[in-house]
Amino acid sequence: MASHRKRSDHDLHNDPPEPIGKSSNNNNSTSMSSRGSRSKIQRTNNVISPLMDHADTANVKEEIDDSAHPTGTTSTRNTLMWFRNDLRLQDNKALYEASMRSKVGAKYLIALYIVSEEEWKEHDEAPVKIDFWMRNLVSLKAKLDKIAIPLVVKTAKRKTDVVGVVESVVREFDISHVFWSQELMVDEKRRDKAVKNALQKIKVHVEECEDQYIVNPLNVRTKTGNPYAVFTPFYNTWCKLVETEPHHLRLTEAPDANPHEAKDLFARYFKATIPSSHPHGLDVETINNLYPAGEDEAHLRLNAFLKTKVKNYRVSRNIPIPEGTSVMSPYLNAGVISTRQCVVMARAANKNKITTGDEDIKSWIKELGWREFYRNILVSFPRVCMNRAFQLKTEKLQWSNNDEHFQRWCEGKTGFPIVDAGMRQLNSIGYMHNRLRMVTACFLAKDLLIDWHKGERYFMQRLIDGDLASNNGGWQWSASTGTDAQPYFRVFNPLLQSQRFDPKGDYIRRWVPELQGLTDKQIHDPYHILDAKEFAKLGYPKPVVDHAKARDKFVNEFKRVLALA
Ligand SMILES: Cc1cc2nc3c(=O)[nH]c(=O)nc-3n(C[C@H](O)[C@H](O)[C@H](O)COP(=O)(O)OP(=O)(O)OC[C@H]3O[C@@H](n4cnc5c(N)ncnc54)[C@H](O)[C@@H]3O)c2cc1C
Repeated sequence: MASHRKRSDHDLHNDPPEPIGKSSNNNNSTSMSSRGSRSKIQRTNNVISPLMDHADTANVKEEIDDSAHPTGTTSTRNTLMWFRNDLRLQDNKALYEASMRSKVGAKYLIALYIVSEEEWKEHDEAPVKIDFWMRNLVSLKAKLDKIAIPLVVKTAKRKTDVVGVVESVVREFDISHVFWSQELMVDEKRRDKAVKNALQKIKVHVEECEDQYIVNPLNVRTKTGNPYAVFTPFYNTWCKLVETEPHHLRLTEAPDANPHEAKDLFARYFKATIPSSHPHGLDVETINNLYPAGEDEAHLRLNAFLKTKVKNYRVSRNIPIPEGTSVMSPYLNAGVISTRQCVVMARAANKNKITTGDEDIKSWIKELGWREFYRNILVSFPRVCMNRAFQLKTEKLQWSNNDEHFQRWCEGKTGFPIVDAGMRQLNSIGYMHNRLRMVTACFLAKDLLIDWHKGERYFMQRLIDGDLASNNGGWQWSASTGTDAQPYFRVFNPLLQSQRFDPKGDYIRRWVPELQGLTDKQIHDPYHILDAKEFAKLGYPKPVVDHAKARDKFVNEFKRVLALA
């Protein structure tokens, strides 16, 4: 861990606000009356929360070096880092900035995480994803413990309680500066605004760090200054910026340790057990083995992928079995690793290039580009966060309300083996291969003519890697209502998709045990290949619709809507 680091551009030039409330704070501000004029200041620890276990530490004094502070100002109050979906130490800008702040002008860095079940429920966060967050939180705590940074875990019973919870933590720990990583979704932005307003009223400084993308979408613009709504030109511009402006790929370091006495001062928090799991109804051992928690695990996975699997990525990425992709998405979406770290590592494996060199590595980086693209859409067209179609005219599509069809899709009982295999994979392990996400989503919207919002929600409630930007982008792409969407008349034929991407039927056999005994040929379309008696013995449902007729119905409906515009 580096002990002398430069402060970044994203800096704190303001004096910390004057301490509020407590007389102990006033003592501190008195002790700092000549703060700019000396290189050593005294820290009086009795400003730490009255709720601390160690009241007897009240008069502990320690000298710290203040010479590094560029403005020469100091504060003896504490700094708070509010973790949300950025559960990592490395390359976490907000944490880095908080650490810098803490180093130059504060006493201790304190970490906060808020368990907010009502909010999670409202956002359809999947229980298996919440469980993954909790497991990663435990891993994060272990890392923070090692560097004497206490992790305070609080609960907000209601969504609206979050403001009060942050405020009370700020008061309890005598915080002068709060840092967090800016979120992109409308609801979260509103929440953060409310928290910021409340904190500013009590003169607490808030720093929201941009860290949810590599290049700020507001800087990836067309020549006329508009946001991109099509992937390829977006990606070309994005690549140019990343290649020519090195700061986009600059990684930040993990925070420095708190002074060692923090271990005693905050002993209660180091000893505390925090939620380490969340009920999800799936097989716990399977889930824990498939997605082990922790920043180290994320890096092991990334390194292993870049050493081996990436070599054939352009081909294998479309084949669901054996798994040819990285399965980094759960880690990326929980913020256990950043997209920037993934691009930096992949780029390093490609002689520091992203647009030339190894085709497979380039292709993988391009997928991360899709992640960036959909974040750009969320920021530039926030209506997609609020259930609106990207192409507004498609909101006039008349969807079918066939609940039975929807239920069969959810349960993986449509009678289309490839679709059912995808849905059962999702229902069993909270993850579905990208090819299958496209096939199942297209099937719901175009074969069953069911509103894509219902599928989007179902995915979100089940996916361990659920992410509003990518999920919404993927669904709208599949339903032809979004950006860059596939044309409405392009309707995946499930049989052809099955034969092409699962030629031997291994994926179907893995997830649809009723069909395990069928030959490679029969398995894609048992209803039409087997005779009625043989088919009945399988205990597998008949196809829920006739694909050709369903396709025509969807295309005609789309044409009708286009004619209205
Ligand atoms: C209907 C639908 C819903 C989707 N929902 C989500 C979702 O909720 N969360 C999510 O992260 N991805 C979603 N995707 C995108 C994609 O399916 C997953 O990112 C991918 O399957 C994750 O597996 P991986 O990490 O092995 O991907 P890899 O192939 O190894 O790709 C590396 C990373 O690139 C990004 N990526 C890859 N493909 C896409 C894509 N099409 N769009 C955006 N980012 C991409 C992901 O972050 C992924 O982890 C969805 C796609 C569709 C069609």
